[in-house]
Amino acid sequence: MKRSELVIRQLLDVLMRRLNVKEIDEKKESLLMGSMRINLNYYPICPNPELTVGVGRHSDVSTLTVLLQDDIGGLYVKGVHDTWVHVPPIRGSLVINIGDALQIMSNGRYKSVEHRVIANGSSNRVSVPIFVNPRPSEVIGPLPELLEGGEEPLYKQVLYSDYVKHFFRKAHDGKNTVEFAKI
Ligand SMILES: O=C(O)CCC(=O)C(=O)O
Ligand SMILES: [Fe+2]
Repeated sequence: MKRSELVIRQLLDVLMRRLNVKEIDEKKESLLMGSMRINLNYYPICPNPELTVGVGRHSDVSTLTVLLQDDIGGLYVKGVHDTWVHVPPIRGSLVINIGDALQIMSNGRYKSVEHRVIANGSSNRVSVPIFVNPRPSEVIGPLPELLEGGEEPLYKQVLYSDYVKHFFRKAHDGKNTVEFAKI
């Protein structure tokens, strides 16, 4: 996880520059990547994949998610016109997903991606996401650099730990979690 920090910081640098944020200082670091978590997901062979949800449709509550997947496949992202697009495993590649926290902080300019995982009838699957999150004690909202330009905020200020609690209080429900922060 430590080794991933360099690439995460470079990604955030590029993403922030488009939002008029010149540098990731200590405060921004805490807001954008103040807590990181790594998960190890194991999806055993499923005897009835057509009757099984896998991982239900959701967006991550993170700023960014960096996902390593094995060569089995099964991750789908919601594309344009509400179609599900398979994210094929490519050896040596990482999948980078935008999460809700970045949608909120960017005032909707970056959109968190809705995704799901389909159960597999013939192979076990492993995936390893790193969730890059705001520090739980941070209050997140549209960044001041955006609002200073006169942009209307679409989201209110919310304590990040409250946002996460809200996510875990319910079943996966697509992108509805983000409504919690809407004005
Ligand atoms: O297993 C995957 O490819 C994605 C898992 C996922 O969406 C999650 O852990 O939030
Ligand atoms: Fe996810």
